[in-house]
This record gives sequence, C-alpha cells and structure tokens, in this order.
Amino acid sequence: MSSRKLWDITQRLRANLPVWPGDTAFSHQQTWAMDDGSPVNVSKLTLSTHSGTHADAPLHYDPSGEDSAAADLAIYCGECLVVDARNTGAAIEVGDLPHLHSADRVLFRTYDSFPHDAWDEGFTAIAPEAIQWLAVQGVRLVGIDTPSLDPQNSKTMDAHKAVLAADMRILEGLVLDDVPEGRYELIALPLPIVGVDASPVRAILRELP
Ligand SMILES: N[C@@H](CC(=O)c1ccccc1NC=O)C(=O)O
Ligand SMILES: [Zn+2]
Ligand SMILES: [Zn+2]
Repeated sequence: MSSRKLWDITQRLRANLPVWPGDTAFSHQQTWAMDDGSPVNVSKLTLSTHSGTHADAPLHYDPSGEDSAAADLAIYCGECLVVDARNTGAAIEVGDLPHLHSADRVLFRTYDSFPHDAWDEGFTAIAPEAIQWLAVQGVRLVGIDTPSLDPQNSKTMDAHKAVLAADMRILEGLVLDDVPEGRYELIALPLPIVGVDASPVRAILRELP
C-alpha cells in the first residue's frame, strides 16, 4: 500500500449545497426504500452540472465544444502546482502569478476558509490576461476554489473565452483549505455524461513520490 498522503479537495454533495444564484438546488430522493420493504435502497439525484467541485466541459462556453463524455482524462490527472492566491483582490492578475518552473496544471487557492454553507457572490475571479499568460507558460488546466473563473456578474465570460482560445480545461469549486502551496499529483475526473456542459468530479491531491 502506498503511504503517499492524500488530500480530498472535493465539496460534499448534499442538501443546502450553495449553488450559482438561480441554478438547480442539489437533492436526492429515494426511489426504493428498504424501510418500505424493498430489498435495497435506490435513489435519484437532482443537480446542476456545475454542482460543487466540478469540471467545465468546453460545451459550457462554446456551442460546438466537446461534452463531458469526450474529456481527455490525461489533462485531469498528473502533476500540478497549488498556488496561494489569497489577498489578490477582485481577480488574480498577471502580477499575482508566481514563477511556475513548468507546470501543466495550476490550482489557485483564494479562500482562507472555504464557504461551505453560504454562497459568496464576491468570489475572486481570474483576469483573462492571466489565463493567457498561464497558457503561454504551457499550463493546460486551471483550477480554482471559487465557483467560476469569471466574476458572478460577467456577461462576456472573458476568462472562460481565454481558456477556450488556448484549449485549456477548468476545475472549479475546489476545497484547498488544508493544502500547503507546492507540487502534488492531481486526480479529478469528469463523469462521461453524454451531451452535457460540465460534471461533478471527485478531486484529490496526492503527495509526489
Ligand atoms: N461560469 C460558472 C457557472 C455559470 O456561469 C452559471 C452556472 C449556473 C447557472 C448560470 C450560470 N451563469 C449564468 O450566467 C461556471 O463555469 O461554473
Ligand atoms: Zn462551472
Ligand atoms: Zn466555469
């Protein structure tokens, strides 16, 4: 058994999970219940594709983009750099970015303490120029602990558009409270749901060997 330390960086999917204003609340309903004499318990889920910790598929911001089922899983697992981006203001700017020393994947921590119980409408975004700069450095995947790369009131989705232009991929809603800055192995795989624009992921970081 490997003794490499694991960090679960996934929000719990549960009733009262904060969701994007106006989006579908998370819930589960029992379809069959052992309490009612069924041999097993079976449930159904009601949820937004952007519930909790999730991977945006390009279809979210490009009408002809790939869906969650088409995801190249190699992008979602491998070495990553966790960057402490607390105290950066409304958006992470180029000047906030550290030297990457070659990283294919970068995850940004903006919260001291992740807001598990309330929607934070003033979350930190990422400036489109910062996305472009990351792309030039060779970054293929950008992750953040906030619900979106763009501000909540954005109508133009400039950071998502910059991701599209550079053919990068996105993880949102990560929980990085317990993760010191540094390098890790990331595993965060979208479900192969055909025709949809995003998928919840179980995201973990693992100590490098
Ligand atoms: N950009 C956010 C989500 C987003 O924009 C959104 C999610 C659910 C319902 C509405 C949304 N945006 C509406 O303008 C994301 O990528 O998860
Ligand atoms: Zn999303
Ligand atoms: Zn997004």
